Amino acid sequence: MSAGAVINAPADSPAATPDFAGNATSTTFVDFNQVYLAYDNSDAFAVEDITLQTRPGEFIAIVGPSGCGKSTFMKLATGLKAPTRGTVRIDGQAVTGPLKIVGMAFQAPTLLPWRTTLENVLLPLEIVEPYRNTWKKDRAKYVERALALLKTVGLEGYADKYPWELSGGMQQRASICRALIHEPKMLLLDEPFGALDAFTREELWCVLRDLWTERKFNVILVTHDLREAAFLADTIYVMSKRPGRIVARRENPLPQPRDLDTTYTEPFSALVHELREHIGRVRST
Ligand SMILES: Nc1ncnc2c1ncn2[C@@H]1O[C@H](COP(=O)(O)OP(=O)(O)OP(=O)(O)O)[C@@H](O)[C@H]1O
Repeated sequence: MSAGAVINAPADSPAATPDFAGNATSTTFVDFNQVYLAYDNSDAFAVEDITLQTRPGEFIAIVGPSGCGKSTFMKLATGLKAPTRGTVRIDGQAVTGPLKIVGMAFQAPTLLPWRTTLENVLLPLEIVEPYRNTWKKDRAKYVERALALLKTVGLEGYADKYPWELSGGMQQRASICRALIHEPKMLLLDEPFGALDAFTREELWCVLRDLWTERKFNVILVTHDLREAAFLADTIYVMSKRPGRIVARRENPLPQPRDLDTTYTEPFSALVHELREHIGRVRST
């Protein structure tokens, strides 16, 4: 990271503190240390020298021009790709393969059309270890959990509907429930609201805000929408063009939780303008 471009220097990583049982608990959740990745052993790095740490329960957003390596960052954070150089640790553990403590949602909701909303939400528990081992025994408990989640996101009464009976926004709500059904410690969102109209998108910002405020999982949100990043995230990282580097880190000064009125305030506009200037700069260099 070039020091001159950093808006807020990363907070020093404080030492681990003991929990109530006297065990050391990590004060860092996501920990990237000088991470480089080249695909297919090529000489060209897709991302370069990525160093960042998040606090447990922090909501971060990553913004940057197309092709800068945002999805690559996600693959590294979930263990789908191993770094060519450097280390990735999540929740105090070195990442050596795909992580189970992660839920993911993408721009396309990718619900299976032959399954009802409830069956789609329950799918990860049917197929992913260790849940599938106790799936039959615990099914009633999981159905209850899925119905509670659907209610939280405003889909009460839609459990038995098929995806084609839901609007795009409703499908994305169901997809977020599916990502959270195994109560992951980390939620990764890759442009989750990119295909929705502006009103639905803002509604879903509030759905996500409420889920995160209640459950305080760790979130990495990749987005092209600077207002979305400013509305939701605690900290926003700006990436450069390929090879993707983190060129700026901005702590969001607006208190959480935010409501939509915040988006009409001067500090919110100032933050979005500041981010836009950074994006303009990385696009033109
Ligand atoms: N599987 C792959 N094999 C080879 N190169 C890849 C692969 N996936 C991504 N890349 C390259 O790595 C770079 C970063 O891609 P990535 O998808 O991470 O960017 P992104 O910021 O998520 O893009 P967008 O905003 O357009 O979705 C790009 O140059 C891309 O062509």
